[in-house]
Amino acid sequence: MLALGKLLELTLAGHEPSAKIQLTPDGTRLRWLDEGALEVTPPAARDNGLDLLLSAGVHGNETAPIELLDRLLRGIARNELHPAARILFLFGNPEAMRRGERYVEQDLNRLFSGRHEQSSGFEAIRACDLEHLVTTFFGKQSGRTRLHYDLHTAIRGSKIEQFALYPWQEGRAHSRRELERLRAAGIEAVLLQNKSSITFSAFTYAQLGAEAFTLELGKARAFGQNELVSLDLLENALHALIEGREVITGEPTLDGMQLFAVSREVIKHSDSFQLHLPADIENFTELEPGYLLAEDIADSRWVVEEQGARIIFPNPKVKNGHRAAILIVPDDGAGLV
Ligand SMILES: O=C(O)CCC(=O)N[C@@H](CCC(=O)O)C(=O)O
Ligand SMILES: [Zn+2]
Repeated sequence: MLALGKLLELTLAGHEPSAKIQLTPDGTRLRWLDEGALEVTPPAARDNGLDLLLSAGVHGNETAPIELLDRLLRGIARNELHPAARILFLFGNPEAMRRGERYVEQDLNRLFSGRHEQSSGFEAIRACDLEHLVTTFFGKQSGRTRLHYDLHTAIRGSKIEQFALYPWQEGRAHSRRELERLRAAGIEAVLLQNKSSITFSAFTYAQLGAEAFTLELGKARAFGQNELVSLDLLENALHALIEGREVITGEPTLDGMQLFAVSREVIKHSDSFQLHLPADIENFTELEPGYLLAEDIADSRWVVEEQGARIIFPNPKVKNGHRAAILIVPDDGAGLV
């Protein structure tokens, strides 16, 4: 196998490869760009016009998606997978991956769309580098299709194991076709965002015009302990996407996919913040109207008012000013195009 196919090994070891460009026997070019960043270019005759950004390890302890990208890249480097798409593989936070931690100094996934400029330190520099890498990758060419999957696993268990978060931009509708594509890849639910955000997928969606999603693929575990996270459907779908073999037939069907909208984000304002939920509560647990969800400084209270409300990503340990949970409600998909 080509040495550049071992991007994960190189990244975990903190090594820069001596040869930055390598060609597979079928003419696919691998180019190392930076730590944890590798561009794949198919031979011109096979290029189908898709620019596919696959990222994982934005949170360093979310290893199942990192292992998935490693398998895909090795498949290409072994000449077993034959790309028709241009692909940028990114391991988001290499230092956090080496430490097996979510982040080193601050959450990288809260530093995009310029937010890194108001900050400093390790993750702020990396967010700036990642923005440059993906901006260059998508380039200025029109007529190409831009797609970004930012792969994650969640801190806690979930009543819906695999789900997506779909960013938002003023004047832009969410695509039914993209949701159908995700449904075929095993994604069971989608959270349609309704305001701008500072995550990686929100950056590529709103600033670079890509279709972009954060995909949550199960519970975060250490390297080698991901046998309970089944990524088979997603992996097969990515093979087809990479090789340009995706079959599109008939009218899009969401086939039982559950849609949700954000009702409210619970923001932690102070060290007095208290979240009144059991420590082992699962994502998508329903909460009854009237439930006292959280309390914070100056007697502020978060009480559930919404019918059919569910909770995701409850985390009272986030830094002050950050999202400590999201309250979501069912969505009928009327806004999809
Ligand atoms: O499990 C948790 O509490 C957090 C999981 C996680 O890291 N989720 C992403 C979602 C990003 C998005 O909103 O698109 C995050 O919080 O960064
Ligand atoms: Zn994550």
